[in-house]
Amino acid sequence: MKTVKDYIRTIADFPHEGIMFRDVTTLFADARGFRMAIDQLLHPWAGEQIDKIVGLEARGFILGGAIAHQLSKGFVPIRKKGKLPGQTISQAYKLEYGEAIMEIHDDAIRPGEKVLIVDDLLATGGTCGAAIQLIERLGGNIVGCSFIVDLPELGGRKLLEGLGMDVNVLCEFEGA
Ligand SMILES: O=P(O)(O)OC[C@H]1O[C@H](OP(=O)(O)OP(=O)(O)O)[C@H](O)[C@@H]1O
Ligand SMILES: Nc1ncnc2[nH]cnc12
Repeated sequence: MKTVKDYIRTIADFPHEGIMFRDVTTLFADARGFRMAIDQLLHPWAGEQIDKIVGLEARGFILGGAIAHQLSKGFVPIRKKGKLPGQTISQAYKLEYGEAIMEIHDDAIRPGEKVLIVDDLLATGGTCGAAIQLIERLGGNIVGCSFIVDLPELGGRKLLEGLGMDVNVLCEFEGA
């Protein structure tokens, strides 16, 4: 039987030479693969209270929307700077070279709400680390972070677990 990992395509040298890009569009395009991924992203939290699903731009929106629908809960986007129309709070985080900024609407999560974070891929953990700070600044309680792919050599999982997060990954790939 095919696993989630079997549906993911690898494209060499995208977007830069030397990067093995883990392309989840082939997983999303397969009805069975997509459903399997959504079910497995949620599995550790079956039966737990979750109030909001937070998805990280961009592929986390696709996953977060499907999960929010499955749970009949609200979906909240965390976006790159300048994309959200309302009042936002911002959080800078480190990239390989330089810095980027993620934002969330300041009324998107109420204090005490239980939040699940979802994204397609965990690399350095910088993006999710910024999301954690934004959600906690709004008073949200993070129940966990769920990803399709982990790149263990980049250390994101260790970083998030060091922050006390429960981390669920569906598969791992070697290299960056
Ligand atoms: O753990 P990190 O090192 O922070 O990397 C993980 C992030 O990188 C990718 O998104 P990317 O920043 O390429 O943006 P995109 O989804 O908008 O293309 C991926 O979808 C994660 O969101
Ligand atoms: N190898 C990779 N494939 C897809 N997205 C990524 N984001 C960071 N590294 C990546």
